[in-house]
Amino acid sequence: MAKIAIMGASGTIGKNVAFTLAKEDSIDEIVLFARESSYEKITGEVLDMYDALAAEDMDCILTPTCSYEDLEGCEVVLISSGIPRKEGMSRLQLAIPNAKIVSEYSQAIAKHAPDSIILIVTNPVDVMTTIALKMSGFDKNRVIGLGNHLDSLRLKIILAQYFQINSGEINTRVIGEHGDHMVPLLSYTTIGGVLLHNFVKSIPLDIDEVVKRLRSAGNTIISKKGATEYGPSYAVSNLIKTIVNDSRKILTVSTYLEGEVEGVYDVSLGVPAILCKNGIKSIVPLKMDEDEKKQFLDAARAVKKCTYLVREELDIK
Ligand SMILES: NC(=O)c1ccc[n+]([C@@H]2O[C@H](COP(=O)([O-])OP(=O)(O)OC[C@H]3O[C@@H](n4cnc5c(N)ncnc54)[C@H](O)[C@@H]3O)[C@@H](O)[C@H]2O)c1
Repeated sequence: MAKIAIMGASGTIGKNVAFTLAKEDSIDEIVLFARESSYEKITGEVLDMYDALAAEDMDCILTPTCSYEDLEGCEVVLISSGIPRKEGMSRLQLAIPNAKIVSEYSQAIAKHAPDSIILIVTNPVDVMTTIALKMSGFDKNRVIGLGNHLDSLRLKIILAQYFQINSGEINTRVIGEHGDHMVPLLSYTTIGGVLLHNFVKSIPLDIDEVVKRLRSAGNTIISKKGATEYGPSYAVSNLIKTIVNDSRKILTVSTYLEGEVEGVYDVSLGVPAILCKNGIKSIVPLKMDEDEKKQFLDAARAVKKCTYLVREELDIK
C-alpha cells in the first residue's frame, strides 16, 4: 500500500489526480498539499471526495495540509502547482515564476521525503524537470516529467477515430518537447501490429493533417473549456499507478538526458522509458529516421536554451 502526495492539490489537475487515485486499491493515503490561501478549498474538496468514496465503499485516507512534514513516507510526490500561461506570455515568462515554485517544492521534498520519486506536471514541463532534478539533488531516475505520454494518448485517439477502430489497436508514441517541438514517432506507430506506413497503403491518411491536429490538441481544448483536465489527470494517474504497482510499462516521460539519445546532453526531454517502483528503470533505445532525429535535435536546442535562461535567472548550477 502506498502513500503519495500532490502539491498543487487545489488546482484542476491536482484534485482530479487525487480523486482518480483515491479509488486505487494500491494507494491508501493521499496527501493534498496546498498553500494556506487554498487550505479551506482543499478541505472542502476532501469532504466532497469522501462522500463519493463512501458510495463505492472505498477507504483511502485523504490528508489536506499546508505542512511539508506530511510529505514524510511518500513514495511519489506530484508537483502540479503553477501559474497558467496567459495570452501573449512567452514560454520564458511562464517558466521563471513556475521554476521558483518547483525549485522551492523540490527542496522541501528532498528534505521531507528523501526516498520519493518526484513527478512534474507544471509547465513548461521539460524545463521544470531539470529544475526539480537540480534542486532536489535526486538521482535522475527519480525525477520524471509528464508531457509526451499525454501527447501520445492524443495521437492514439486521433488515429483511432480516423480509422474508426478501437484505440487499443493503436500503438504510438510522441517524444521530444511537450510543446511546439514535439516529435510524433510515426516510424514506430503500429495499427493492429501493422506499421502505419504499410497500413496507409490500403487506407489513405492525411498525415500532415493528423500531426496538425495533434500539435493543436491542447490549445483546442483550452480555447473551448478554459483548461485541459481529464486527459492530463488520467495520464498522470497512469504514471503514478505504474510506479506504485511496479508495473514496468513503457511510457513516454521527460527525463534528463546525458547522451542516451546520440548528441543530446544536459536537457530533459520526452523519451520512452520503463517505469518501476524506483522510477525510471531504463530508457528504451530509439532508432529514429532522419526527419525524426532532426526534429528531436531541434527540440533539444529549444528546451535547452529556455532551461539555461531559467537556471541563469534563478542562479541554479
Ligand atoms: N504537463 C502536462 O501535460 C500538463 C497538462 C496540463 C496542465 N499542465 C500544467 O500543470 C499546471 C497546473 O495546471 P492546472 O490546470 O491544475 O492549474 P490550476 O490553475 O487549476 O492550479 C494551479 C495550482 O497551483 C497553485 N499555485 C498557483 N500559484 C502558486 C504559487 N505561486 N505557489 C504555489 N502554488 C501556486 C494553485 O493554488 C493551484 O493549486 C500548470 O502549470 C499547467 O500548465 C501540464
